[in-house]
Amino acid sequence: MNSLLEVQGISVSFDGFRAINNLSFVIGCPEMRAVIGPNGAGKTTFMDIVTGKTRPDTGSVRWGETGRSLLAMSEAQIAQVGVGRKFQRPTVFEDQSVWDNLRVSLKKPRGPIAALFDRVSEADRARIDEIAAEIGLSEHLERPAGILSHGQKQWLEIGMLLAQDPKLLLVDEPAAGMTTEEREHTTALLKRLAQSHAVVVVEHDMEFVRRLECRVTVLHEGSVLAEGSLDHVMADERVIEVYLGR
Ligand SMILES: Nc1ncnc2c1ncn2[C@@H]1O[C@H](COP(=O)(O)OP(=O)(O)OP(=O)(O)O)[C@@H](O)[C@H]1O
Repeated sequence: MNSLLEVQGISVSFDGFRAINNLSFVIGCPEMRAVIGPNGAGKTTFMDIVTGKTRPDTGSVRWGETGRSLLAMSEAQIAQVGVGRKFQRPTVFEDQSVWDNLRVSLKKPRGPIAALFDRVSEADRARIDEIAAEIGLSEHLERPAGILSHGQKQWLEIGMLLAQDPKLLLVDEPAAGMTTEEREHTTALLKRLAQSHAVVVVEHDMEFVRRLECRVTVLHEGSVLAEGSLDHVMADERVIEVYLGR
């Protein structure tokens, strides 16, 4: 397994407050990784740096076999090379059908000329069907996204990410607000995706993290406090202290 993303020694301060402090993180492909840590640990800021929304003061963020620097790229370019992010709150187009939501998300050449000839090819239709089957929404393709359940909207959004053909998926609190059944569906979906992608799941719910059965990175005060299996990190005195000391 080769590393896909290599973050080395990044730090970032906001008004003198060091939100990320000499943080290093490596993920391969395929791989599933859970990132946990108390409120304010730096999880969101870390993802903001990987996606180019926030620029670190120091450190490097390297991508792929050639080790291209993501720091030299715009947010759009970073998305283009294969970094996809799903925020906690679903942001699907509520008035549009599930099918249309997936169609508009398909990775296409951009620009006015391309948009002018933006027809839906057979390959596009097949890809939409494939994604709908993957996320479990094949039966709902004609329905407006607005009437889907909370869980279904989250899966649709994961499908919209998949339509962009990402290599790395950053998924923020996927289990929040879900029923037990929806959680199980989400766990199974993420595990399947992690067979062919790098998947980083930021999650507070330890039971959900346990079910992912993956390596866990614990962040605290902007640094990696511990890394390993969930049982390994949860047995670490420093991790126990951080969680009990909340
Ligand atoms: N733009 C900003 N300006 C000032 N401070 C910021 C900014 N973004 C983040 N911070 C601070 O950096 C620290 C890390 O925040 P971050 O949101 O990354 O933590 P988190 O681990 O995602 O927390 P949570 O689990 O609550 O979402 C916090 O103390 C936060 O207040």
